Amino acid sequence: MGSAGSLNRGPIRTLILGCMGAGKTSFMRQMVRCQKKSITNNREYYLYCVQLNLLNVYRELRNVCISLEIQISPELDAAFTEIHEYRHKEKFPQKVIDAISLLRNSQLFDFCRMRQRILQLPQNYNYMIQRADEFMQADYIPSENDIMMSYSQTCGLVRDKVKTQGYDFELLELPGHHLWRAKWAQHFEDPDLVVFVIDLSELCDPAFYNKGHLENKTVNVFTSLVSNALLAKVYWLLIFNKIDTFNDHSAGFDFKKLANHLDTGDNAKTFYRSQFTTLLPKNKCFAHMVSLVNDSQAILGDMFKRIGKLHRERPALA
Ligand SMILES: Nc1nc2c(ncn2[C@@H]2O[C@H](COP(=O)(O)OP(=O)(O)OP(=O)(O)O)[C@@H](O)[C@H]2O)c(=O)[nH]1
Ligand SMILES: [Mg+2]
Repeated sequence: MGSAGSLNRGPIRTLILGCMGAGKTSFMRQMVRCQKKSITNNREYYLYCVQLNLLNVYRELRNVCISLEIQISPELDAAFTEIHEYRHKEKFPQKVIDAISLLRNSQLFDFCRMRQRILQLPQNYNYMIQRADEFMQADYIPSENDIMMSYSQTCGLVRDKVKTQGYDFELLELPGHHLWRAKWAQHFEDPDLVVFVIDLSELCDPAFYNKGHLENKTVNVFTSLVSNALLAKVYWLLIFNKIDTFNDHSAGFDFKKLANHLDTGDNAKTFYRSQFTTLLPKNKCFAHMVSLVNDSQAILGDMFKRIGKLHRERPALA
């Protein structure tokens, strides 16, 4: 039995969906941290993943320099080649360390930023560059934050059980890759709650406009979920994520491309949120704007409490 007047409905079966890289795994990790106070007991297992994120920043930087027509000296070009051809082992050889240090200490990033404020580089590249020295040390073990800030694509179904804020959650994350999205519905195991994660920072990406690959993508994915009969009874938690990146990128961004009346980032966020919330009945939907890597556990814990309460108090559905 739950607390006075409430019903014990068993665990809250929670499906975590969203496009690739939106923050589904980050959400899972935050829930686990809420209960266990840490996201993993085996931080050393993430060494390769964190280092690969660093290598990828430098691999992509060369492409960014080329597309922005930034002059690359022969010495820096040789450093790019060194990193490009390196077959990743967890202990970086000195010549790779030297190549990364040389590129980091060059002015290439500054030159690129002078040409274009938002660079087409992997997520959280600033964080990766700032911590590069640590990542390359022989005895380095990733911190929780290093793991949270790194990206590796989820493959297959990821399940977890978490008890937090007095509620039991059974979590299932499905990957956001488009090949996987076509299979999502095969794995809808009568959920109570769908957490749909949306990357707000996409609003500041040119690919979101003028028939770019992000245009209408997330809204379309969501629209087809909402009309899926298998999800007719669920409650929805909409996580508008990466508010930190949005705030950083939105300064000076022209949101009139999104809708003619939008003159500030705040208006743009609200407008975008309404494109999702209007598709759902008001009493079945919670929307939160968060940073799943930066917000405090207090903010996130409060969010989990609210969804638990929602579940317990919802009327019994036929
Ligand atoms: N700056 C910032 N980065 C975030 C935030 N949330 C997630 N990220 C980063 O976004 C990237 C993708 O996050 P994931 O949680 O792995 O994304 P996912 O939705 O699970 O992606 P797939 O499993 O490929 O479908 C990672 O590099 C995270 O560090 C956020 O609030 N702010
Ligand atoms: Mg994932």
